[in-house]
Amino acid sequence: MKRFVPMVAIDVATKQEAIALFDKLMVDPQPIVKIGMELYYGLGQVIVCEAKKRGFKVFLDLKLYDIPNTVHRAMAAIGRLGIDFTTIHAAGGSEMMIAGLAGLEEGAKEVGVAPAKLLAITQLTSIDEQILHEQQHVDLSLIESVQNYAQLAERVGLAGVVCSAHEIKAIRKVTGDDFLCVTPGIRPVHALKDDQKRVVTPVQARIDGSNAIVVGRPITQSVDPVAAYQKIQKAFLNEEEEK
Ligand SMILES: O=c1ccn([C@@H]2O[C@H](COP(=O)(O)O)[C@@H](O)[C@H]2O)c(=O)[nH]1
Repeated sequence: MKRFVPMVAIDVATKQEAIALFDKLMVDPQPIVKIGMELYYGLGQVIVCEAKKRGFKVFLDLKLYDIPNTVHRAMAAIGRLGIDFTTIHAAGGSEMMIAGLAGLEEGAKEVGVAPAKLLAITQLTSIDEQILHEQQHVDLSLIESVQNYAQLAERVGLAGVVCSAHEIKAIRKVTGDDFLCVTPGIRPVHALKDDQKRVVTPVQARIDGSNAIVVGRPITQSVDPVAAYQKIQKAFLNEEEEK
């Protein structure tokens, strides 16, 4: 199965902080950098250019969720950036995902680059069964809901989903072999509790069959982000078990 290098979530507020992390993370193998809402809303395209200039593959995680026409146009703009991965909420439905995928492909074609892999957000890793049932009033179990979104996303031609590694085995039962499971909510063994609810270690994510792990604070807030990244990368890609 295809495994990507870890995706490091560069969730910082300023260009200086982001560039300092990019410069530190120019190691071998170079991680994929994930640019999310905080950085992109604050700085825009310039930060994507800074990452690409340094040779990073870019995961632009903006989690689009709007009416199909708006998503189509926004995804065309994302497609023109020539990035490698991006996201859309499966909860927006198949018509919205189809529009997003078409927009992404059109934008990429306009500038002559390969379209990014489009991943559907299933249930955020900060959601647990209690939130799902008591606040969202969803009757399905969390696993069933994630499975349903994964099937929907595959049916409309998306490359994969974002989910917790806890759900990978259930997703693999209902999707094809090439369908990607990209998994945030990664926490090394001794991590403190935070907003993430469905957490998994890098080793367990590998065992469960994750195609790519997304890791933010355990790397970016570490006193030594490069050492933290390399330890997680080795654990995930099985070069050295996590201690
Ligand atoms: O379900 C999801 C979807 C996206 N994310 C993003 O991943 C990183 C995780 O960062 P940590 O600091 O390791 O918690 C963050 O950018 C989220 O926006 C997610 O966590 N869960």
